Amino acid sequence: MSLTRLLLSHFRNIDSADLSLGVGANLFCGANGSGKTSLLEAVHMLATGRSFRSRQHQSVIQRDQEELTVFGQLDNGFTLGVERRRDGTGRIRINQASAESSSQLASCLPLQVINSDSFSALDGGPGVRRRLLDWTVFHVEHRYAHEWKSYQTALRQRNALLRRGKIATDQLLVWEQRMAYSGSFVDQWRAEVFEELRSHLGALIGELPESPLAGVDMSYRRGWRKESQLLEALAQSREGDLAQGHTRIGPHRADLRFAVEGEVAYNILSRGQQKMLVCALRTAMAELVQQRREKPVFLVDDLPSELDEENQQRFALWVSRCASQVLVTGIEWETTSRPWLQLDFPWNSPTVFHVEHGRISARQHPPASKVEWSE
Ligand SMILES: Nc1ncnc2c1ncn2[C@@H]1O[C@H](COP(=O)(O)OP(=O)(O)OP(=O)(O)O)[C@@H](O)[C@H]1O
Repeated sequence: MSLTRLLLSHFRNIDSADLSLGVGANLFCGANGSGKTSLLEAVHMLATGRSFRSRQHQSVIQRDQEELTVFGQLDNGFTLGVERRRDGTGRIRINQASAESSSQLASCLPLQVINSDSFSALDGGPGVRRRLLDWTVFHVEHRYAHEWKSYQTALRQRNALLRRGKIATDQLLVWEQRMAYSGSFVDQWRAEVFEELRSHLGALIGELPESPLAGVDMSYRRGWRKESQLLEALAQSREGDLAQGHTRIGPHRADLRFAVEGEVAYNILSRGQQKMLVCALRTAMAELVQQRREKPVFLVDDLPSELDEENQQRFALWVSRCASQVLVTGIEWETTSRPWLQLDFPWNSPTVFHVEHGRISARQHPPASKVEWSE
């Protein structure tokens, strides 16, 4: 899947833009504060209904404007549109028709993001890693979204009862049964996808020459004790849950753990090695989705500030194998383009845009020599 056209209005400092995107690499170069990350953020909103920088739509809408719009056309002819208004309302449209949920957008346009926030996967809370696994399961198992939503609804109801304090076991049992039903599907699909992900990750790490990452092992924690069924575990946990006012076990507490020879990976690996591990994991996720569904699109924000040249080159190669398209930002052309120019066609022939004060203009593919960007 790839984006052929992208239209924005009133998105942060981008007043309006109408861009024809290419297959392979699309490079967006410009000075600090010119609007490069905002452009990636707009694509993220198109594919998920939300920003990757802010939970509040208001901060994304251009100052002094009432609403933002993002519209995209895909290579399969689908059109996606997102509108967000300052009063908190908005609309999602797929092929001109209103869509009920943002997960419908996500299934039209599988998207992987690499930015400085992506690298909190190892040191962040379990939710960050769980969402990585869930992204993959969502795209390869079409029943996942339904069961996960159903589990979360039952969990919210159980937590509401727990917060009330003294309640009859029967009342809790209704929601526990629903949690156990949906939760065991969620866990089963996660466990299956995890095994595949682990094997893809191992193969990618194996491509890195003499890397300490070779010793990395990834494990899946399902969120409750191995030896018990979820329904039984919920019953056993009831008394403590009542005291705490929330459900302490279940698939909503699942996690991915990374270790190097028994030690927590975060304590052993250098910052650069951790970043490369995250890049390998996101590539593994994209490979799985490519195999089972279609090639995702990657958004990559300022790679040279995150990885050294050799690792940038390696990551660009990985992306070119599993993605249909990548939108890359960088300060200047030479360093931003270098990892892509060394790949095969069409990746070595990027579509190039210059970003300046929120204006985005297409450029001729500059020669590898020094390029003057100013108007
Ligand atoms: N709601 C808004 N309305 C107008 N401008 C905004 C809004 N939110 C942010 N900005 C401005 O938009 C500009 C673009 O920011 P963005 O993060 O996209 O830049 P960038 O090109 O990625 O910069 P860098 O290279 O420093 O990461 C910034 O100057 C920022 O202050």
